[in-house]
Amino acid sequence: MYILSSIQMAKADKATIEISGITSTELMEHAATKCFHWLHTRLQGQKVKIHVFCGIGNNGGDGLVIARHLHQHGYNVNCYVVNFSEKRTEEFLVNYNRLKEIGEWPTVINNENDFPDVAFEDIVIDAIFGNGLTREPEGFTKKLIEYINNTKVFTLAIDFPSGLYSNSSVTDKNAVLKAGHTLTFQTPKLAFLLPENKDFINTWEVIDIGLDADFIEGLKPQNNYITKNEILPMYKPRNKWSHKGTYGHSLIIGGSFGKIGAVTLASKAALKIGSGLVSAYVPKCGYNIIQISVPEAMVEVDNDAALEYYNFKTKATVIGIGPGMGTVEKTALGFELFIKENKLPLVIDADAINLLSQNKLLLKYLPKNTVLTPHPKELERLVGTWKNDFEKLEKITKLSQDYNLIIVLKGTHTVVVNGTSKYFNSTGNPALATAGSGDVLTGIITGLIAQGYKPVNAAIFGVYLHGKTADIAIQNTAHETFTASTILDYLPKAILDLFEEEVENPEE
Ligand SMILES: NC(=O)C1=CN([C@@H]2O[C@H](COP(=O)(O)OP(=O)(O)OC[C@H]3O[C@@H](n4cnc5c(N)ncnc54)[C@H](O)[C@@H]3O)[C@@H](O)[C@H]2O)[C@@H](O)CC1
Ligand SMILES: [K+]
Repeated sequence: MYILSSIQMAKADKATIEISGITSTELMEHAATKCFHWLHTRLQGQKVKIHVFCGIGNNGGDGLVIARHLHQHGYNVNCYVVNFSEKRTEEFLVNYNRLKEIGEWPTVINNENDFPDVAFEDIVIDAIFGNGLTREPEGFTKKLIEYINNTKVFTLAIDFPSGLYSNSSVTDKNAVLKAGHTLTFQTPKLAFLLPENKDFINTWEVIDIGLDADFIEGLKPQNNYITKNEILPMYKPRNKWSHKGTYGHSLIIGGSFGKIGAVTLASKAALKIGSGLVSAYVPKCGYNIIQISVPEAMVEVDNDAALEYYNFKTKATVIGIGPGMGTVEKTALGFELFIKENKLPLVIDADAINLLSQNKLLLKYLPKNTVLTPHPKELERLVGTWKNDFEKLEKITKLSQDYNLIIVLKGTHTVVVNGTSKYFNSTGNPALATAGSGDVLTGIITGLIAQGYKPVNAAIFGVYLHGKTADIAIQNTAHETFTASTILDYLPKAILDLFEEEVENPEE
């Protein structure tokens, strides 16, 4: 699914109106009616007090449509116009009149004295600002946003939590509405996926308003939101005549005294995702551990307690390197020689990323499409600090472009960056915040590349499946009891889920 910016959304709105012949007012009626149905399905006529705060633009227009439908369905609705400007849009005015025609006069809010009483148990619909936000809310509008936030009332934001921009950072955090749930039009918005906006965005969902798909395709959006729809076509079914050689040989390099478990997990993951063969290359102290705990894997050893020589004989298809590796001097020196000589596809994680950060001259030796899987701290060591999440994304893009790398920045909505293209993941939950979770991801991505998945697809697919295991598991287990090994246990279900039909949404 594409992620569109404000400018792209406005273009798509305009193009759809031109191409389909639908009027702007009809498009608004359609979009806002879907929002009404969302609420109506959940409230089923309950007499809870609903406050609809409308701006004077088209986001406000949506609010007026919702208020009209609520009124006509007998809800206890209060509608307000937040009068921050006289420049009402045509669609706003049409719907203002329609609301008046059914005997419902919105209350105009001109200053703080006009703020209505809002109780914790009420519901607020936020239709103050949407896609048209150009500067931070100020004056009584900002005060109103603060006032609503302070009530801690459940707030349903229409399109955007008011005050949030689609593609740039919030400058005044007090001037943004903290939405309980957001119904956003047509596509997810980049701002919803970034950790810096965690206070404003809780849950959200996309309301399909039928904007012209070909036109959107023609915009060539660079940001993508990865759901099952995007993942399924990547899946490579197995051929009847295939054999284990068809599915490649993954070599996992890593481990040090006390950290052999990381390689164990990565090796198990490479096997479990379907790599034909898996070998581990570890310090001698890890030999018995891996042989006993992963009988399917082959093991080669380096020196005693930490890697030093990297002189393995395994003829691998792809190498996953870094889990539990440590950064002691001899490991670092050997790593430098290894990177300078290696020609095989690489997945680089954990301490191997830290070693690259200590010696950035090595970046230019990495084969094209090498996958790096940093968490934010490892990324910071590599690219330095950032002012905000948008700058962070720019820095990752530059790193990816400068060295032809695929960067997997781990976190809520893990993002895979391949040059200017970004793929934000939709699966996963806090159960994955557990030791060894990253080692398993490294093994999964390595094992997918071994099977012939393009590195960028292996990264996107692997991240999706990794997150999906936790989403499935959490239906029957607690976040706390989920461990890295549980990811492996649920991998089969995560793969099978790709082929399960989605249950139809009753509101559609
Ligand atoms: N045909 C369409 O264009 C559709 C638009 N829709 C709605 O229209 C919204 C966009 O509407 P608009 O473009 O009218 O913009 P908004 O309604 O988001 O904003 C209203 C106006 O406020 C002004 N403004 C921006 N920031 C301000 C600030 N900080 N303080 C004071 N004034 C400020 C701007 O001039 C802007 O035009 C979408 O978010 C969506 O809710 C939907 O109804 C779907 C169809
Ligand atoms: K809004």
